[in-house]
Amino acid sequence: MTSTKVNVDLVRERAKCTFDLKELIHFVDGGEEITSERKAFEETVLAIKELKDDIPEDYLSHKERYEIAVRKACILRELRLRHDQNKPLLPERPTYVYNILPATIKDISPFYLHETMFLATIWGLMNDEQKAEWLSKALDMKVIGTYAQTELGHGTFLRGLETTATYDPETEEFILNTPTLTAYKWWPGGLGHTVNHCIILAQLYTQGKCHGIQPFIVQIRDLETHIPLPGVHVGEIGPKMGFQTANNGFLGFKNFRIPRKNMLMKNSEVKKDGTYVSSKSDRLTYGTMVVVRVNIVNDAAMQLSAAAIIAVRYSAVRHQSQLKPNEPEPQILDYVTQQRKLFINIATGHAIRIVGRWLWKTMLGVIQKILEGNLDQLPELHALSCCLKAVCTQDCTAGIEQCRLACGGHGYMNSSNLPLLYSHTTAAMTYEGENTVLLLQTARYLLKTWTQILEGDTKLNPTVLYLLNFAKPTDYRWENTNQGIIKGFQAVAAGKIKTAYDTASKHVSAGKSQEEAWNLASIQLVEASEAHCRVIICEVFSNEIQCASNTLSPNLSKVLQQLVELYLVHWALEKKGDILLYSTISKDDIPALRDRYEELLALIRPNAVGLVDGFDFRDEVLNSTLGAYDGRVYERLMEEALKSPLNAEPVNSSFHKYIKPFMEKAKL
Ligand SMILES: CCCCCCCCCC/C=C\CCCC(=O)SCCNC(=O)CCNC(=O)[C@H](O)C(C)(C)COP(=O)(O)OP(=O)(O)OC[C@H]1O[C@@H](n2cnc3c(N)ncnc32)[C@H](O)[C@@H]1OP(=O)(O)O
Ligand SMILES: Cc1cc2nc3c(=O)[nH]c(=O)nc-3n(C[C@H](O)[C@H](O)[C@H](O)COP(=O)(O)OP(=O)(O)OC[C@H]3O[C@@H](n4cnc5c(N)ncnc54)[C@H](O)[C@@H]3O)c2cc1C
Repeated sequence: MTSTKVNVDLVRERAKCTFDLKELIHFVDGGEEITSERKAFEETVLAIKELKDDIPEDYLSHKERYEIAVRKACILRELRLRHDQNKPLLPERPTYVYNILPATIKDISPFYLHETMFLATIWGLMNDEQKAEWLSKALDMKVIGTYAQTELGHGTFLRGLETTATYDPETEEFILNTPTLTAYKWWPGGLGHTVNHCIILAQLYTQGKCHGIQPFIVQIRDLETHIPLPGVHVGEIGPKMGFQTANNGFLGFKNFRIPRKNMLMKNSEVKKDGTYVSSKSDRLTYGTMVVVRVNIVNDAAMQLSAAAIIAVRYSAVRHQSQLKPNEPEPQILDYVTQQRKLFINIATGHAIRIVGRWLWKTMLGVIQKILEGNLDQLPELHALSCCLKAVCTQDCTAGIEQCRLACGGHGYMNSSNLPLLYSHTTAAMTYEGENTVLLLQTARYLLKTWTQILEGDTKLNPTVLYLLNFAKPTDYRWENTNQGIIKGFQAVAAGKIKTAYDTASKHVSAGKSQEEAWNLASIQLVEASEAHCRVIICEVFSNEIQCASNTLSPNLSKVLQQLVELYLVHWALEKKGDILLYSTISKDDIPALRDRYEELLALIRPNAVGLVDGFDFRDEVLNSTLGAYDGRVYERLMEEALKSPLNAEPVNSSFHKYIKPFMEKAKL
């Protein structure tokens, strides 16, 4: 059954491609050198036979899956230690090494929280002395940790966390307690059975006063035996929609003592006598979350790109129905409705990757300033990371589902890998700040900016500067061009911010408190935040492709420009109600937008397969029966079906045990 031949449709599609594939791959990776480095890393990892599976995970038990994931995570960690030597913890650009996880562990690594939030918190929130004690131990896995913030009763509202850390000056220790069931830490990745240390976020009490939440590093298991230490109640929270191997756990403390020096003291401090010295800003405690939100934007782009590859290749191979009478069944990729489902996801994969890298670079700049003692840009970064994390995970989740639907019944198979991809991005809509809550954070910043504008202050941060153009009546006219559409989105964002502001003010004038007025206006606030975020994505995507065009070949540049335009026109049509309401477009301009959208689908069609090949995911990374490079879709589906343990015997014992007696009873 196995054949190395590539499906003829895919061969034909690839021959039609108008640009140089290698050039696109280098562009996606960020340069030829990075492509070579990535490929070499993939080669090394995928040559390790211990990372390969005999049986698909789906047929294993929860426990077996976890144990295999831990085994593989150890191999991968060792490789990374070698690979990442001398590399900064926060590299110049988001790292590609996690891309290999879908080819090895498949689901989430039980060490994921160690490698991300645990390390990042040590790096960001420990003072130099503490870092000297912990950082290399954590990097070398002499201690394994997680980030334990969320509790059973509180995830979003951090001020409401219940775990307490009470300072005892007699012994110079903090006493950790979980006062109620709802105070149990709940969700941290790796917490169940993997880690021996945690960063715990707890309410700090000293000299009889509460000083809000602070981070502590806490050992919870014996380093030799791995047995939970006395006073620690720890375990796993059970199966979820995805993340089966992440080992998310629960944790409670009973009068558990840790030394004073285990409070992370880069910003705030507790002196030996219990005196509390507060930090320059309470918000610095939340720093790790900003870094992770930025990283999530990049993860989401990777996951949507994988889904787009799978669905586009499958659509080139799959033939169904008839376009013209008496002609063979066409490739489903030729149906314009199918192109509508797919091409926007190719464009979105590029848009979000590009905006993710821009955001990463912006973040590094802000961190540098913070290290120099300047926190001025933190609110803007917080606002950006909140709305981009929310909108990008929302778009990617919707896009992956659209890709699944585009694959018809076969998209519903686990072996297509689309369900797993979906389970990852939909989780990201909740973790690291639930999306609605994060959009409301950005809305806070936008309303403050609007107030600033109304007070005549024109010194705005760069990403909200555009609002000045719409604060007063302007003479701008709608144009059916990229810049015209972006201006239209700016008008929508400004209009929505103004409307939300006016609504909240109206409620305050009617006697409501600020907080009540906020809640009453919150639907509009969320929409204003999303509209602002769309402006950022459109602007960054368009500008970055424009800049890159100076160095790219005309052929590639042309195709990427088509993707930018498709993205803009798609969203203009999706949001035409808003654009009609807030910009100067008239309903007579809409048909031209629709015509252009259809033209763009036709222009992109010949390059569709080339474009997804350009994301350059290896088959092992895609891990999909429908998306492999050779397009042997039906052969792979059958090969996978035959792996079902139920197919190992022609008659299952349940027939003799239940069905046969049941049938015989029915005969009587
Ligand atoms: C192919 C690739 C495969 C890759 C696979 C990837 C796999 C990924 C696996 C990863 C898995 C999981 C990781 C997830 C880990 C977690 O979820 S950790 C827990 C995260 N928890 C949260 O995010 C909690 C959300 N809540 C909050 O952040 C805050 O409490 C909230 C933002 C809601 C604000 O709370 P409030 O009480 O309303 O406000 P205050 O706290 O008082 O804030 C006052 C001001 O501070 C500003 N603020 C808030 N947060 C920040 C911040 N982080 N930075 C800067 N500023 C901040 C806030 O806006 C207020 O400002 P203002 O007063 O308006 O000026
Ligand atoms: C897969 C996964 C992995 C995770 N890993 C970790 C981890 O490693 N470490 C860790 O500490 N945590 C982790 N978490 C927890 C995660 O960070 C929280 O679940 C998340 O922050 C949301 O909090 P919550 O569950 O309390 O939701 P809630 O806040 O209870 O949200 C429920 C609903 O209430 C709404 N809501 C809440 N507050 C407001 C508001 N102010 N305004 C309007 N609406 C509101 C929300 O929009 C949502 O619709 C993980 C979660 C998941 C799903």
